[in-house]
Amino acid sequence: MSDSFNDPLHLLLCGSLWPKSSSPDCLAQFDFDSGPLATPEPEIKTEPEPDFKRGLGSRHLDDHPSQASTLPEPRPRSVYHAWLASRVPSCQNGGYITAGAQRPLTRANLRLAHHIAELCVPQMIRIFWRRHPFRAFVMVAFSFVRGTFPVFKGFTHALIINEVQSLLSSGHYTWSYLIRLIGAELLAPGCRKIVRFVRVSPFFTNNEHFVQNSARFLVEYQQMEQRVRLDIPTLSDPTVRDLLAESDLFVSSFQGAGGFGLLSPFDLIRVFSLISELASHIFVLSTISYGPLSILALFISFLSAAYPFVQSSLLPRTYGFDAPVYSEVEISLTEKQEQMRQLSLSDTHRPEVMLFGLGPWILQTWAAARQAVLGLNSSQQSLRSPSSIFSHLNVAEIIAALQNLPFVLMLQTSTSLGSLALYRSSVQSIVYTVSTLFITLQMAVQGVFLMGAFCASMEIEPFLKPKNDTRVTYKSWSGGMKIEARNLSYTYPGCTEPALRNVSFTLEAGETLAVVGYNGSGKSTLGKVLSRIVDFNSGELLINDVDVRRYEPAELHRATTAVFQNFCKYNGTVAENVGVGYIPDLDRPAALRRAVRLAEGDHIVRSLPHGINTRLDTLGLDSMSYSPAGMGACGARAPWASHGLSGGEWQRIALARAFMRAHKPEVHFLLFDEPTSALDAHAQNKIFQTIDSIARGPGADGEAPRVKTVLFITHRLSVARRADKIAMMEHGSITEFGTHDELLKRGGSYAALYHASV
Ligand SMILES: Nc1ncnc2c1ncn2[C@@H]1O[C@H](COP(=O)(O)OP(=O)(O)OP(=O)(O)O)[C@@H](O)[C@H]1O
Repeated sequence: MSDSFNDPLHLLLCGSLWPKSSSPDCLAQFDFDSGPLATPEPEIKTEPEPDFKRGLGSRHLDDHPSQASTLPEPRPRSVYHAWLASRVPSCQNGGYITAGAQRPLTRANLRLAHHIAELCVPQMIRIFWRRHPFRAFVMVAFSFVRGTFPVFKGFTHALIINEVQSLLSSGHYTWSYLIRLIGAELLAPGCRKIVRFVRVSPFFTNNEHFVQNSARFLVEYQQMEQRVRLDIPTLSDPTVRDLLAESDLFVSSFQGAGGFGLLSPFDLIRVFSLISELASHIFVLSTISYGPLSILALFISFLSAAYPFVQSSLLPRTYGFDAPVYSEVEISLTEKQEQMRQLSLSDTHRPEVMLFGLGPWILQTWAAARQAVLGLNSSQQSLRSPSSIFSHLNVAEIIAALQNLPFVLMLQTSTSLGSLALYRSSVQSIVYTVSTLFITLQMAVQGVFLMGAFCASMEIEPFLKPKNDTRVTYKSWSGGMKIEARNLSYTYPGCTEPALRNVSFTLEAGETLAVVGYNGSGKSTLGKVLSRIVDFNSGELLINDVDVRRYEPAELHRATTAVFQNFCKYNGTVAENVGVGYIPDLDRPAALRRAVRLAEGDHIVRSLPHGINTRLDTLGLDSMSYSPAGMGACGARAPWASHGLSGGEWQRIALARAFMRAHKPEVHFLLFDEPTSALDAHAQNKIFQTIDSIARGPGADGEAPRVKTVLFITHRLSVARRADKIAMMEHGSITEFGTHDELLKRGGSYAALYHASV
């Protein structure tokens, strides 16, 4: 098996969004030691390689990518590579900017943003354009037109002033002057009314909302579609997690809830308005200013109007919400602040937060980290000296005085008063528009990187997905599923000690295997590897004599049912919690009732206020519900209020979920990880009888051959002895394997454990 399977990013960007020529041939280039992206590329020599052996926290300088700014020119191979390079800070201190942090406006970052935009924007536009071409056209065209409105306004003012000027200078009250003046005065508010009407007219606003909502829906749908495809090995890679976090920010920016320093893609439409506004102001200026004196006046006007913007951008930034996070210390502070924030918001942790009185500690730790990140520590606050304030005041006063100079200069020429007013408003508008454009573009650059993350994330292929050329369709065997493990080893990402070491065994179709052993010996990990939830690092796993990596995991999952040790508690009704075990039967009450009955859970359902439609409280704290809306009059429970279950009751719900599909002919493998740990001995026996009868097929008696393979992980050796074979696990290895009697006779660890337990 190729080591390329060890890296979820080996398939990045091999998909369809980009032209194939621009996609790296990830599979061909991949090499485990150096990573999939390690083909010599001058601009990104040592990008952070996803590596299951090292988590985010264990990245060191030696695997830190070289600075993008010091490695110029050749283009990144793909959007993903450009995004990755943008996360490398320009200072050489070994950190990474945290997911979502603002990239500084460096030359290297602009180049990377340009590259990402070049690849992503046409694709994004095509996606949106294809859906509603006419509506999108109207929206963009209106934005252009809207940009010219302020200039029309300026013209009407100039007309009025000119009329007054000529009236005063001529001294003649002629009817034509008067009518033109009144007409101009009426025209100005009329024009403004038309502009306002068009701006708020239902057609344009509805059209804009429609296009925006369609775009929102599309990106959210794509985000969810991709997320449900990704498997656990892929999601456990720190680089993938960062990529997805930035991709999520991009998606949330469509809702206008992106937070500081994040530009919604819809705001980019404003750029069109700003550009057309700028163009029309420049046009107006070009019609009225001529001659060397005018040019000097123009220069001074720009200087004085631009001074406040230049001044604010030159002032040192004391704190920045969107400042890039560079150093290891800052990264750990950011992580700490986020950890504490999550803890304060988490319902799952609420009981212990209350019980151990963690509130003040959470708040204190968060505040310390947050203040440090935001630069609010008193030591970092630098008060500007009075002399520097005075120097600023002086400059500001001089600049303000200079603003009058252009008027004096312009009055020396034969310019009319209206032109002068138009001239002044145009200069100020140009400066204001340019500064808005600059800020918008600055945010847009950050938006481009987030868009890059979104586009790159769309191309992530699930790690467990087989290569196309080796893929085979899962074929069922009539008597169950044959499982053969050969020297399987597995180490969790970020760990150094393997959880599985050279595990080998054969389970024939229709056999039952009990896996027993001490805590932490690797039993659950083996269950996850066999059910293709996680991969393995070395060795071979054959299912029905075929390498498991050649199967599509979804096909294997359709042939499997399971109760995992940490099974899910869904925030929904009993019916939903059971029905998710087999979605086609989710709305079939008979199937739900049958599964609940098999799990011996019918008495639980009967005791619930709304039977199978009772909403379950996933924390089991229903009596502590703090929501007043959950209580009806006199404290009666509202119909939708949730109900808590005991640990054993939840276990029956999880069993019922597995039983929803266990009897289906396409299911050949039943996996139960401590399915009855919270059940009493009597209930436990009944459940194992049920599992045994399901494994023999519908209507078969207790002696019929099994048609499903069963694996259960248990600490109850009285249950384990019923299995055809028993695997004793110690320190990640199977140290003893055989029947109960064989292992007892052997007198090893299993025998010792068994004697200790009975
Ligand atoms: N997600 C994980 N990340 C890192 N290490 C893990 C993870 N899950 C389990 N481990 C480690 O892998 C080893 C095996 O864990 P596993 O859950 O397979 O043990 P087990 O035999 O099922 O234990 P128990 O009997 O307590 O359920 C343990 O050392 C554990 O700490």
